[in-house]
Amino acid sequence: MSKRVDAVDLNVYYGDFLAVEGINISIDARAVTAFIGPSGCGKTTFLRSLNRMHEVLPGARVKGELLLDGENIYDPGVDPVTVRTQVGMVFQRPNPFPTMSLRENVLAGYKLNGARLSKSESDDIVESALSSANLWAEVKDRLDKPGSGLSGGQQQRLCIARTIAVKPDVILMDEPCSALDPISTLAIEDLIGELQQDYTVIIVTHNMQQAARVSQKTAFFNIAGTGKPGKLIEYNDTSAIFNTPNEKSTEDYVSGRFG
Ligand SMILES: Nc1ncnc2c1ncn2[C@@H]1O[C@H](COP(=O)(O)OP(=O)(O)OP(=O)(O)O)[C@@H](O)[C@H]1O
Repeated sequence: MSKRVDAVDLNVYYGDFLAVEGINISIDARAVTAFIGPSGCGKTTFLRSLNRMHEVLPGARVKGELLLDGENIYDPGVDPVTVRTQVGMVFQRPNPFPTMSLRENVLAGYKLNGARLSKSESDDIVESALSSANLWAEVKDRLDKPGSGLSGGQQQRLCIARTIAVKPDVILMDEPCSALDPISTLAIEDLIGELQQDYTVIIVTHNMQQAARVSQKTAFFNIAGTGKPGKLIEYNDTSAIFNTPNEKSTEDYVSGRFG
């Protein structure tokens, strides 16, 4: 559990369009890394390349290497479905399976992989994942009710429980709080702080305070203009990015002068 992620000369394309260019980054295990930058600079595109979700779109592809503890997830012979189990993803809008019960939602990854679990194994996984997602106490008496019956913040924690149930090494989060109220946002931020003890967490956020609150490292991406590729401009300890950035564009962005 919890692996380092290295991108080596990574380019990410939509057909002929080069959306993200020349990314070299080494992301720590057992830490939270934030991706920040203005709209369209490729944060989500790069994030989705980290678990081979990007290539699900027709014509979408990557060039370069993406290493999980030194193993290239794009090597021929690597199964993308296995990669997506090792590198889980939580999306902007909570997306529990609406007709499935809470229990079935948490176990969805196992069902997808065709795993056969005994009742006691399932019970253990459900309790452990919901506890780790700080949701167990709130839902333990309604596990057979549908996932859609929860509040937005609870639904997002259910999605996090679903992601961690399959014991990934890395958790990707694409603006996981942008659809949530401030109280639910704080609950998710607290949870991110706890997840970092066991997982590599990578979060895209537009919220500077959130990046400063939850992450140890921050990567600032930028784009030179429409139609140009996004690039990684600066990557450092979060406190350095926010207080003593090396690049003028980083300073302009974190101080709210653009973006
Ligand atoms: N499905 C797609 N097909 C073609 N181009 C796309 C697709 N999705 C995104 N792009 C383009 O790739 C570039 C990077 O987009 P991306 O969504 O990764 O940026 P972002 O930094 O995450 O933006 P935001 O902060 O607004 O979410 C943009 O030029 C965008 O228009």
